Amino acid sequence: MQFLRRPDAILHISDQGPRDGRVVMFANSLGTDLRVWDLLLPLLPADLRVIRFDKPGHGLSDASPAPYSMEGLAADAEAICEALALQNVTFIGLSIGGLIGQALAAKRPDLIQALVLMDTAAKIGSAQMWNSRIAAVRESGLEPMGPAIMERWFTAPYRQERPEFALWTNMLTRTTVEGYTGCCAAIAGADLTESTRALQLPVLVLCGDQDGSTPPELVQATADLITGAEFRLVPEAGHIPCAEQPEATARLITDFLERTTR
Ligand SMILES: O=C(O)CC1=CCC(=O)O1
Repeated sequence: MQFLRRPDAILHISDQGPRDGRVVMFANSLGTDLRVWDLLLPLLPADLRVIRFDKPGHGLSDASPAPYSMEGLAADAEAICEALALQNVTFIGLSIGGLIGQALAAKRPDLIQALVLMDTAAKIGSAQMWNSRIAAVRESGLEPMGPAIMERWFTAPYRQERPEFALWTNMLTRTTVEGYTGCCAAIAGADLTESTRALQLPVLVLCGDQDGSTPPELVQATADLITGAEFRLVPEAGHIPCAEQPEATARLITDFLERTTR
């Protein structure tokens, strides 16, 4: 089991695949851990070196005290890249993971060679909305809002027909309050519009066609900021297309990787 030791927390890392493979780093969404990519990874090319990590207070990573900042979360991803001596990284970020990817690509153009932004935006929601969510989670925990969040993460047919759906609720509700609210604060404080507009690298922007958290119009508006960015919808998917439609998501990512990292 691999980790990065920060002064105040130990962060869980996974580093799989050939050492000399094309480097792809994944960043998870709010309330999910690195297992959110489990269904997608076997469908991607076999020559990839795949790096994943758990944000503070998510998965196996320590929960350092909230609030967190987007700069701090991007610095964690940067520190992991440096600890593993990674170069020419393709960064694939889901939701808050996509904000982390935008921040890191702006800070370290020498490190990040391509970006896949999945169900994310340069700015997600308003500070007021995130502050209300922080207050509600601090008051009552994550369980009461689980059903409403799941309606935004997954389409109705998936929620109704797939028995494994319950596991995603478990993943969300087992996230620590400190980690969840810390990340909410980081999203509340992040407006990356100007730095994202200045990005100059290959970018693929994906969105589930039924995403209730970051709807397609919002995600496409971020794609439109970036010169040359490609925008693609994943059919019959909510906010987590890598879990709900892994085959379609893998096809889009593989096609992008073949064109940008060979
Ligand atoms: O869980 C949500 O509300 C959706 C979401 C917004 C940012 C993120 O990472 O997930």
